[in-house]
Amino acid sequence: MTGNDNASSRPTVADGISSAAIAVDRLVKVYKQTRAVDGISFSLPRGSITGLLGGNGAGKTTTIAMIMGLVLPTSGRVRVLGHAMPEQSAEVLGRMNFESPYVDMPMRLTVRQNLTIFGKLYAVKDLADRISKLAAELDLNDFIDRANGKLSAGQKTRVALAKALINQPELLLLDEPTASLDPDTADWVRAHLERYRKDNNATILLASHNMLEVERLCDRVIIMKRGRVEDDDTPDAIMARYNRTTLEEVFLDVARGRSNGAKEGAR
Ligand SMILES: Nc1ncnc2c1ncn2[C@@H]1O[C@H](COP(=O)(O)OP(=O)(O)OP(=O)(O)O)[C@@H](O)[C@H]1O
Repeated sequence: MTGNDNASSRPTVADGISSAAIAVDRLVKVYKQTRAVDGISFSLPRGSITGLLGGNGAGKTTTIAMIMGLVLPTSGRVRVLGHAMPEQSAEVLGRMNFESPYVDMPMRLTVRQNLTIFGKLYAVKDLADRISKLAAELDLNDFIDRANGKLSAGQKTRVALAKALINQPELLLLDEPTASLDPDTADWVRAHLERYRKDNNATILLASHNMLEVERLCDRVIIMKRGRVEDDDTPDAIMARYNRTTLEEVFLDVARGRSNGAKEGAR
């Protein structure tokens, strides 16, 4: 083997970025006067589950929209599953999916019709089998032929989750996946997400205001404030750094500008 062969087979930083599920590099989004996202960088390994935290207007939804290729960055780069977004979105959109309880599915269509339409959009093979499997796993059978508009909030969330999993995505982006669910259903949804991640080595990025949810599910937390990354670490390391025992307390410290004092206190 020549020296050149050695050099070319050695992993580089660029390889690490291209093998990440999501790599965001100095990303900026400016809306007229608002710097919604102000130069953030992070890289999420495949199979990880990361919580994106921050107060209202911190830039979480804008970040997720740029990762999905729905919003064009003002500057910076986004790579998803090794492909540049939005330029190469056709290569990856079929391998990812998104769920938010704030995005409604057509209300007059039944659950089965909705799942069939989304399954066809993703060109899912053996779609009827896939829908049956999801209906069993997510307990949809009692209302699968009912119009979506006639479902309770909890039932709608389970249907939204089925829609998000219809193409067995490698990458799942979730915006408040358990908002407006009772504690029992929310817990059940979290357990399902954990199982899905484990069984499929899927990567999950989850924007949430529910700190207990993030503590339970996430192996990493990115805290945003005014469009910037304020902290990025494991939940335990972040709580230790702020000298706190819950992420809720850390969140309040960050929101109320007590981060520096708390960090100094922890040293
Ligand atoms: N289309 C838009 N046009 C103008 N400003 C926008 C637009 N979308 C978002 N913004 C602004 O960008 C900032 C970040 O908003 P974003 O929705 O990303 O925050 P967020 O962290 O998701 O907030 P929340 O927790 O309230 O959902 C806010 O100041 C918001 O008003």
